[in-house]
Amino acid sequence: MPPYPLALLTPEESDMMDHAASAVVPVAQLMENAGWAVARAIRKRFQKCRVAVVCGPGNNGGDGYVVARLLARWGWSVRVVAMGAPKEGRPAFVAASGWGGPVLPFEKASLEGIDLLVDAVFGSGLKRPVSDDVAEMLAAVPRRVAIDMPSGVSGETGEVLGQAQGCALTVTFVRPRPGHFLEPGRGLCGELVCADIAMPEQAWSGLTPKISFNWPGLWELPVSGEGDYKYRRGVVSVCGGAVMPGATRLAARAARRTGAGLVRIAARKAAEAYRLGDPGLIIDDQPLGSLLEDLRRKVWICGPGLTPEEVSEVLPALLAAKKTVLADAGALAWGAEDLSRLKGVAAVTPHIGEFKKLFGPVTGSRTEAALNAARELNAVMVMKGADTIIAAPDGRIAINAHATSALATAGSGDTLTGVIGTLMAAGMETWEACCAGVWLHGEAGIQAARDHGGWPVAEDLDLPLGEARSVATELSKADLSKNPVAALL
Ligand SMILES: NC(=O)C1=CN([C@@H]2O[C@H](COP(=O)(O)OP(=O)(O)OC[C@H]3O[C@@H](n4cnc5c(N)ncnc54)[C@H](OP(=O)(O)O)[C@@H]3O)[C@@H](O)[C@H]2O)[C@@H](O)CC1
Ligand SMILES: Nc1ncnc2c1ncn2[C@@H]1O[C@H](COP(=O)(O)OP(=O)(O)O)[C@@H](O)[C@H]1O
Ligand SMILES: [K+]
Repeated sequence: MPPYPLALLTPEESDMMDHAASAVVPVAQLMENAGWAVARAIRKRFQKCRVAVVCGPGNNGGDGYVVARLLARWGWSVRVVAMGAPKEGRPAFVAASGWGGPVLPFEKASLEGIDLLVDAVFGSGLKRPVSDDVAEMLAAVPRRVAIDMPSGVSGETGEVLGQAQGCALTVTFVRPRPGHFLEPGRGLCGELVCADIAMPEQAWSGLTPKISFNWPGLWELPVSGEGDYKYRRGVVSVCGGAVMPGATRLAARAARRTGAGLVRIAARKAAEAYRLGDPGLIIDDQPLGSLLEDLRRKVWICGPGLTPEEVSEVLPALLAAKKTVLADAGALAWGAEDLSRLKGVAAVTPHIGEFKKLFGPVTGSRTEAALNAARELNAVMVMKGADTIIAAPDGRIAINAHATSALATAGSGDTLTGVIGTLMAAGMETWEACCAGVWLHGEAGIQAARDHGGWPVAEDLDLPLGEARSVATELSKADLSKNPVAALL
């Protein structure tokens, strides 16, 4: 098994790796391997055509010279457009010396008649904004392939620094960067290929990647066995309010479909509103205090369908009783007035709007913001969005890309809390339960979209959850040893 098969390397980690690797294998050799991987990926996807490789001054440009040489050798019409020559003695200089074809100046006229542009200007380690002339050059040819990262996208954060042009294909190396999966970077990469460039094992020594790709194998779901009984599968309790019972019911439904042994809604005065619902749901109308005495009812979902006022009536009691609380929606609105109200919850699931109300504006890296917030609250943070980030106070971070925009429908977040709550109740460690829950929710969304013409509603999301769970269990047995994340893309 290669090291850290699901790692997403930050540019800093990638630099450390290159440095360690250079003691064993020349960077020029890795550059050669990288160029081969890109050229092969292009040959596999595009018809032979007129190509311009736009090369920057660093190693990204160096990879570009290798690509130019190989495509030309295979009979493609290739020119290099160079933004300054690589410095003598650098690996890119060696690669550039191997290119005997035309090198044109860095101006738009050099791109006339070109069908495909290879963007080898800057890689994923970009730290400062790219200038307009670079952006204009790249925009001049509509069909583009990026080496490592579309120039202008930060590999660390997925942000656009200055300007960036979307590509049809991005070929990166060893492991992807967070920016390949964080918006807007993700949307600019097009198809993503992660190529094996024979990075030596020694390059990993001393490295503990901070960020992971959320995928089965990062966590494992509890398997049900012959000896299962409902209390072993776990009890999920959901706080129910009087104003929006639908949201609470969606969370409860999702919990049942994900495999909770027993799901109960603590409805208090609103019990009648819930009794007409699913017959397998248990509705409690007793005062909360008596329900909290039941030690089998450890995990509580608090927030979906609750007004902040209703939350104020139940959350303090849950925390005082030392219950494991998953806080969402109304609980976050109540917590936004005073963050200390949420101290003691196990996990929170804000979308970016809720996140900002709780922790203030997000500037720069969202993974860092999520981690800092997790530490401030001492709870697992699920920062929801098209790219959901799951951060634990101990520093673990995962980025989820297994989802669909079909999930952008009201009530979809309530479903997610039911899924996560079930995995927590089944005994999974909190961060792993959150990662697994987000993945299952994404898989259910993908399946529901397929079953409902691309437009499922929240009520359609719970039905595929059982199947999603089976898919995850199968995938976690898969062999990640060959070109890990690459195999999943
Ligand atoms: N392990 C792997 O994955 C391997 C990766 N490989 C490849 O290496 C690439 C990374 O190479 P890299 O470190 O040389 O960085 P890269 O982006 O080419 O350019 C840096 C140069 O650009 C300049 N510059 C920067 N920003 C700028 C701006 N906004 N505007 C203007 N200039 C700017 C910067 O100037 P400076 O900041 O020093 O002043 C410096 O001169 C990586 O993407 C991959 O393709 C393989 O070859 C081998 C194995
Ligand atoms: N474009 C998208 N791509 C993937 N997932 C999405 C997208 N938009 C929303 N989601 C997911 O859908 C869910 C929406 O949750 P939320 O905003 O809380 O909705 P609600 O409060 O209406 O239930 C989150 O899990 C989020 O990650
Ligand atoms: K690039």
